[in-house]
Amino acid sequence: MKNDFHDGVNKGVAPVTYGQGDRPPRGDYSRARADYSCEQDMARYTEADHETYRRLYARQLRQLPGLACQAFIDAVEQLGAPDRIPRFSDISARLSKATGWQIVGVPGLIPEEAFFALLAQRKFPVTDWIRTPEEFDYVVEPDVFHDLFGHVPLLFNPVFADYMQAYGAGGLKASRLDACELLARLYWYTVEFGLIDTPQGLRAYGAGILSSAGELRHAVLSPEPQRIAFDLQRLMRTLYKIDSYQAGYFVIDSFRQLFDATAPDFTPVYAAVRQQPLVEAGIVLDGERCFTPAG
Ligand SMILES: C[C@H](O)[C@H](O)[C@H]1CNc2nc(N)[nH]c(=O)c2N1
Ligand SMILES: N[C@@H](Cc1ccccc1)C(=O)O
Ligand SMILES: [Fe+2]
Repeated sequence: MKNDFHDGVNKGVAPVTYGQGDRPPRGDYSRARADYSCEQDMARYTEADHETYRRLYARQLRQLPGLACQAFIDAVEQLGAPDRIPRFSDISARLSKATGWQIVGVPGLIPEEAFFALLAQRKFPVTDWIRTPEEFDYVVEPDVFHDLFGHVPLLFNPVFADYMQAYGAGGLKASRLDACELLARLYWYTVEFGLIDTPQGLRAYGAGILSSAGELRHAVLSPEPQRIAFDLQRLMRTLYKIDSYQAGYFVIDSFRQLFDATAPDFTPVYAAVRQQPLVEAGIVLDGERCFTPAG
């Protein structure tokens, strides 16, 4: 099954070939500034675009109870009106009061260094275009719905917001240590496809799960995928596929655990990970703690 969030840039391709293989990037990068941010041009959205956003939002909102973590459910209304693509500056006005973050428009996927640099400044890059009605169930690259609905609500959570900034700062360090691929896996298995264990059972916090119609049920309820306890080094050597539902997920017990696990200097972590074999997604190694799907 295809997930509806596919981030070709995880293959570390150069900005000019973002997306699938050598497909040109979809956005209009000519309007981007040096830091890859661009103004959100509200006039460019058609009524069909607003209708697509309204339909995607309504479908996901209905699914959240029992599947999305409570911090996400509590914050999703901060996106504003559910029936039109919101103005990024309106959300930033609320977000900056909550955690000092703001969202900035970008034409689409941007190079890793630029991405890390924006996160380190508490600026979250939000793609400014939306998928076509034909792509309602699956879009190759992250669009405004994935970035807003998937990523922005948890930026209102102070601990998760601190983790996201630390991730950006860490990414800049990782770039200098040629460890971007290891950090990409950390992003993938936490920010994009992370699960959290709660007294009520497993819940989703990853944006790629929360913005996906099908993967939200798959990740939390299906008996198919493996779900193992968060382990930083194990996660950094676990491969992933970027255009299908995940075969394996990692489970944290709190955002605090995630922040604390990434506080130490990663230099020895990168060295240790590089000495261990890569693992296919969905494999459980001896002694690893597995989680059962939510009831
Ligand atoms: C850092 C990580 O590897 C990841 O692929 C980055 C790269 N560039 C990006 N660019 C945008 N606009 N949005 C993203 O989520 C990402 N992800
Ligand atoms: N603390 C890590 C960087 C990092 C922080 C948070 C998330 C990811 C990476 C280091 O110093 O290398
Ligand atoms: Fe994303």
